[in-house]
Amino acid sequence: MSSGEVPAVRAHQLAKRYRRGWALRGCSLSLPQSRVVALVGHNGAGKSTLMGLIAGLLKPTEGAIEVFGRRPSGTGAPEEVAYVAQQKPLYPGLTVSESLRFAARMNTRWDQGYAEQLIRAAEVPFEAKVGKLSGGQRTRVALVLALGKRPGLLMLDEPLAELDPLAREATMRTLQEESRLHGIGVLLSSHVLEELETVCDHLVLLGNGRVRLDGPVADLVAGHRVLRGSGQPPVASGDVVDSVRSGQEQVLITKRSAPVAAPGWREQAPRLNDIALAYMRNNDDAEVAA
Ligand SMILES: Nc1ncnc2c1ncn2[C@@H]1O[C@H](COP(=O)(O)OP(=O)(O)OP(=O)(O)O)[C@@H](O)[C@H]1O
Repeated sequence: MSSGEVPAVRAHQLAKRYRRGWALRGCSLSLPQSRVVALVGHNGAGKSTLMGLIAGLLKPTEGAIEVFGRRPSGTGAPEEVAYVAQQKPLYPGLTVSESLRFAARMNTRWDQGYAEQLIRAAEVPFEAKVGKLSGGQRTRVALVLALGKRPGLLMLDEPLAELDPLAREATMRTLQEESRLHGIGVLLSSHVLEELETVCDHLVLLGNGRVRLDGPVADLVAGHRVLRGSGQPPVASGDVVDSVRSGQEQVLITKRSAPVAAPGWREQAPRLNDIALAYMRNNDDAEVAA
């Protein structure tokens, strides 16, 4: 993020409590504009709650949140934010064409030509009733309705779950191109970590309602190492994020950028997947920022 640029999202000590308890606590983060941000964490970690707060559909119990420098109203998404929730908000009785026309009436930023182009690319029939489409086709339509708004920030809550592998690849490519060509920010929650790795510039990892990791992917990868070996680990225990056995060896994910070069231990750069899994397995309350 260039200095002086307003972040797409800035949260300070954000917290949300439902009747049964806290879903988010002490959540402070800053998401850059025009980047693809992965939002990951175990089931119930608070991802959908964070998206609901950003979209202005939920009100914070504590703390503050700003989206493009303004507080969400609490009555609906700001115009520059498009949000595709897990339960895709579509009208089953409308055809695909009618859904596009309805979206055009509701959004001043709507781009009909672009929306039609995306529907054709997804090979979804314009005259089909939305309620008769397959789950994956409905996902494609929901994505088009969001992208057609030409949003500044597009939030997608587990958009890949119902898509076949080809549709997943096409969707990820569209999101990446949108971000690169039109400067839109994308916040994408998913449990499919391998797929996020190829498209995301920035990672936010939630655990038990807290921010465990928040930073550019390149910094997170550069700030961790994978060590494989046996015997006494050659790093301070406080630097070990996670340790698992693999056959005769121990595999450590460590918070280190410098090489260790210890006899009996090999090391390699981690993949984003390794880092995210390590923090998810070792789910204590400490907050770590890149
Ligand atoms: N409307 C609600 N009322 C009460 N509790 C809720 C509500 N929505 C979420 N919660 C609780 O808040 C916590 C966080 O839920 P949230 O849906 O934000 O997690 P998530 O990370 O999106 O999970 P998943 O990966 O399973 O979709 C969970 O304990 C959940 O049970």
